[in-house]
Amino acid sequence: MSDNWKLSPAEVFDAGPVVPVLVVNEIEHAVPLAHALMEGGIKVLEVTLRTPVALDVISKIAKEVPDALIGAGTVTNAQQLKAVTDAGAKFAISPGMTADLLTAGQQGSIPLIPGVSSTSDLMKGLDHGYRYLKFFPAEASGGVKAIKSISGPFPDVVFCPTGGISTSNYLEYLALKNVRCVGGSWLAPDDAMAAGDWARITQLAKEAIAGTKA
Ligand SMILES: O=C(O)C(=O)C[C@H](O)[C@H](O)COP(=O)(O)O
Repeated sequence: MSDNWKLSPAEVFDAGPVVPVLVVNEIEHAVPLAHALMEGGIKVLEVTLRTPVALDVISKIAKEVPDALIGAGTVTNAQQLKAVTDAGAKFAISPGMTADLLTAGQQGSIPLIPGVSSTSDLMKGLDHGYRYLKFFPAEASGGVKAIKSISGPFPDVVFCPTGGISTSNYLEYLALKNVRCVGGSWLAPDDAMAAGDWARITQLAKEAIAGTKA
């Protein structure tokens, strides 16, 4: 990790076992969505840069829901890292890594969680000081078995897997010693978002958290 970071990536990973990967199309959804997830016991949120309003959503949640740990997802280059930092994101997650992004992350002020799906990328991340990584796309890249195997040669690397994770398999990932949290879009499905069905999102969050405690 970098000395410039205000928060450690460990603090992000420890903020909750499930990280909702959010695709927000309407700025008006930002605050009710954050409240719905928090009411369900989830305070760490990843708003992906997949929609035109994503930066505004991040900045609105940062200002109006200060208890949420708001982060940005789909951060794929240095310009985006700067933009999400300026918008108020407390951390940034990428589906992958480039040398440029890794360097920008070290120089930036918020923790960057780069994504890997191979041991070669993992080693590039380690060379730059990144030990907290996203494993993406988790299911398509070997899932639980792959992450378990990686813990052999790389026992100090900690993962947040995402991609293909759902209620049916998230606990298997969380049972791995090198997995601290898992991410997924299942916590805020597109249809519930479009309908503004915040009660359903609260319920999904509650169920996910309850599962981790059972
Ligand atoms: O947008 C990003 O930053 C990503 O890296 C990908 C997301 O984490 C996955 O797309 C979530 O996967 P699902 O839960 O299967 O929908």
